[in-house]
Amino acid sequence: MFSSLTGSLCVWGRGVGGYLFAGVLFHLALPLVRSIFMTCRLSENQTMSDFSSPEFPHARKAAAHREGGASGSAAAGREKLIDGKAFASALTKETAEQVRAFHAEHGVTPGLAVVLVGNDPASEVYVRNKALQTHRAGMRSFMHMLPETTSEAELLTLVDRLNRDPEIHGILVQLPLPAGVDARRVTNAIAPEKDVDGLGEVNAGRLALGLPGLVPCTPLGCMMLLKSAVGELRGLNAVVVGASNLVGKPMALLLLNEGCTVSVAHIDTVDPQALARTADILVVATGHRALVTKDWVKPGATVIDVGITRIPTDSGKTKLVGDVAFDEVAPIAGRITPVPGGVGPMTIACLLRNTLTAANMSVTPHEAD
Ligand SMILES: Nc1nc(=O)c2c([nH]1)NC[C@@H]1CN(c3ccc(C(=O)N[C@@H](CCC(=O)O)C(=O)O)cc3)C=[N+]21
Repeated sequence: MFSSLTGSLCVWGRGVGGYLFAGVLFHLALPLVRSIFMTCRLSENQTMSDFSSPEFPHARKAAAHREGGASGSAAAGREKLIDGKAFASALTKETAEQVRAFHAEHGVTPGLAVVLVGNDPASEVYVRNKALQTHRAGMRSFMHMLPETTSEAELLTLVDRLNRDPEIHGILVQLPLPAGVDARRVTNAIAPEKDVDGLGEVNAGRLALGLPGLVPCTPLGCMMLLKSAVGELRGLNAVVVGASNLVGKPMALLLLNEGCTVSVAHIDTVDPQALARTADILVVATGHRALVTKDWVKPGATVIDVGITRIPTDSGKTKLVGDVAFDEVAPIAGRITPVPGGVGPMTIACLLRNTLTAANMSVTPHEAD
C-alpha cells in the first residue's frame, strides 16, 4: 500500500499530516503549501501569519465567523468571491514545476488515463478542460473515448490493461456510466495506487478512517478553497447539502477530519433549509440549480457551490449555473464561490495533483501501513 498524500497536506492538517512520510513527498508538499498561502495572500490581502497565528484559536475564529454577517450585508463585492479559477491556475503552475522536477529526477513523465463512455455533457465539459490542463502541467494524457454501447466486461478489460501500464500513473473513469454498467465494479477495479478520483473502496475507506490516500478531486478542491478563505476550520459548523459518493460523503469526511461539526442534508432530510441555516460553512452539491436561496444561508457563512448545470440563455446561448442562487445569496454570505470559476477549475487542478502524487508513489519505495 502507499503512504502519502502530497496534494493535500494543507487539507488534512495535523490529522493526517502526521502520517506523511518524509523525503521526496515532503519535498513535494511544502512548495504546494507555500503556493496555497501565496494564493491566499493574492486573493485576500492576508499574510501567512494570519492563517497560522496562535492569536486565532478556533473558538474565537468560530465566534468571529458567526458574527461576520452583520458587516457582510453590503452588496457582494469582489472580495467576497472565492476565486477558484485563480487558485486552480496557481496550483497547476506549481504542479507543472514539480512535474518538471520529478522528470529530471526520475526520467518519468506522469501519465493520466481518462475513460469516457458515451456523451454525457457534464463529462464532456470536464474532459475538454482536463486535456488542456494536463498538457499545461507537462503530463501525458491518454484519452479513451468509448461508445455508449461499451459493455462492463470491455471496460473491466481496459481498466486492467491501464492498471498494468507503467506509463500510466492515474486512471479516471468518467461518471455517470451508461445503464447496464455497474459503475461501482468498474471504479473498484482501478488499482488503489492509480485511483486518482479516490472513489475505490480502498481510498474511500482510508478517507473514512482518516488515513492518507488519494482523495476525491472535487471535495479536495473545496477544502483547499475553504482553508484559503476561512483559515482554521476546527470548531466550525459545517453543513453539506447532498450525500453523493462523488462529493457529499467524502466532503463531510474531510470536514470532520478538520475538526468541523458536520451535518449532511440529503433527499430525506425533513427541513434541509433550517439545517443549512446553522452552517458556518455550507457546501452544496445536489445538481439542483438555484436550490439554495438566501433563506438557507446564515449571514456571514462561507458558501461553496459545487453544482454545475448548463442552461439556455435568452440570447440563444447557454450558461453554467450552480446549486446556489448566487445573486441573492452573495450579499449575505461572508465568502462565496462563483459558478463558473469556482469549484470546477479546482477539480481539475486537484486531479493533476493526485496524478503527480500517484506518480510519486510509483517511484518511491514504501511500506504497508
Ligand atoms: N469520475 C468522475 N470524476 C469527476 O470529477 C467528474 C466525473 N466523473 N464526471 C463529470 C463531473 C463533472 N466534472 C467537472 C469538473 C470541472 C468542470 C469545470 O472545469 N468547470 C468550469 C467551467 C467549464 C466551462 O466553462 O465549460 C467552471 O466551473 O468554471 C466541470 C465539470 C467532474 N466530474
